[in-house]
Amino acid sequence: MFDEKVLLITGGTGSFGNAVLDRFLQSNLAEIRIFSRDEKKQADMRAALNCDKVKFYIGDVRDYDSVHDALSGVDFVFHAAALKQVPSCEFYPMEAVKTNVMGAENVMRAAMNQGVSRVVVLSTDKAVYPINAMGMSKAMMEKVMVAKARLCDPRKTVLCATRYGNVMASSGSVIPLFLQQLRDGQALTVTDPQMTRFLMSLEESVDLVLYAFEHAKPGDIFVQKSKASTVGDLAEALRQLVSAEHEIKVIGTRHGEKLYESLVSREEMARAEDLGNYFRIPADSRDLNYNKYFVEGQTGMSAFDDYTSHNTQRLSIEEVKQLVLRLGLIAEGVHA
Ligand SMILES: O=c1ccn([C@@H]2O[C@H](COP(=O)(O)OP(=O)(O)O[C@H]3O[C@H](CO)[C@@H](O)[C@H](O)[C@H]3O)[C@@H](O)[C@H]2O)c(=O)[nH]1
Repeated sequence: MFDEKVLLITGGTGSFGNAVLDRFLQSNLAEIRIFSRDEKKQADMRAALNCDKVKFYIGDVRDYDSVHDALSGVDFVFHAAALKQVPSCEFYPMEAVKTNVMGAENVMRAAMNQGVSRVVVLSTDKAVYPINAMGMSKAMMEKVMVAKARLCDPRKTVLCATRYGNVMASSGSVIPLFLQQLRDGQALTVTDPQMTRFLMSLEESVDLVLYAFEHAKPGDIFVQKSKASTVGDLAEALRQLVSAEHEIKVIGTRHGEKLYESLVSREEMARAEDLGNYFRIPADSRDLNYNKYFVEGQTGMSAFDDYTSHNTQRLSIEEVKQLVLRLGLIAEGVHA
């Protein structure tokens, strides 16, 4: 499928872009384009990779022309560029709109105009019943994707999305923070010990995108079933892993945070297809005919429940320890 094709990754210098490169550098892709704003990160990546197959494009998804030009001759796009920190989007919501909504729209529109055959946009569990600006902007990105997918000729361009929960140890997230606190001999700052989050590895997030890429029909959203942990258990697991006795300090919920996340809403569960490890949420294919809309509405909604980090399979402390060990951060980061 990828033979001699050209793949472009927006936000390509981030952890997702790096994980995709790890997977694809040895593949038969003709070219991988990294599209991002930060020339320093691109320079570092270019030096580390030293690979002719990888080409670097400076640009900003907010700027249509820069995306349009970079997409010339591209077959596939993984759209990972985003503002993804909850607190910063909360304080600068219009910045989230510009990057996560309008930027994503630029990517999809340019892809359609340039005849890109498949585009996967990356979303988050925070887009389901969103309460913070980051989640709201990602929910709008999903809506834009579904609406645009209706307009596309699927023989030319297929647009789809993936939605996933917290990627363990991604930059700025809680696991590296707790490890730093352990290294510095500080108390572990737990917001709410009962708060739960889906935990998935970076590898799994790449698998999900590839699965969507291969199987999507226009407008589909793919979700990977994931296990979850409480934040209290996560802190305890890290403490045990380094045999530390640091205090656990409860600091309270931050701006825009939820007690638990939902990966699939009840309304989506009613029409989702269970694929074993994944759910496929098909686009609502009803048309803009409101009479028909009301005659053919969804029935039996009460038989379904949201798929949340509170009702999914709960990881034990032992299981969290095993997952964290697999990340390979403990030996290099923390001295017991
Ligand atoms: O000092 C801290 C910081 C965080 N947490 C908790 O740890 C969990 C995870 O927090 P964090 O790693 O900051 O992730 P989230 O705020 O849940 O958001 C992450 O997960 C999203 C997907 O759901 C991504 O889109 C975001 O980029 C990413 O930061 C949450 O329950 C926090 O309340 C603490 O207990 N103490």
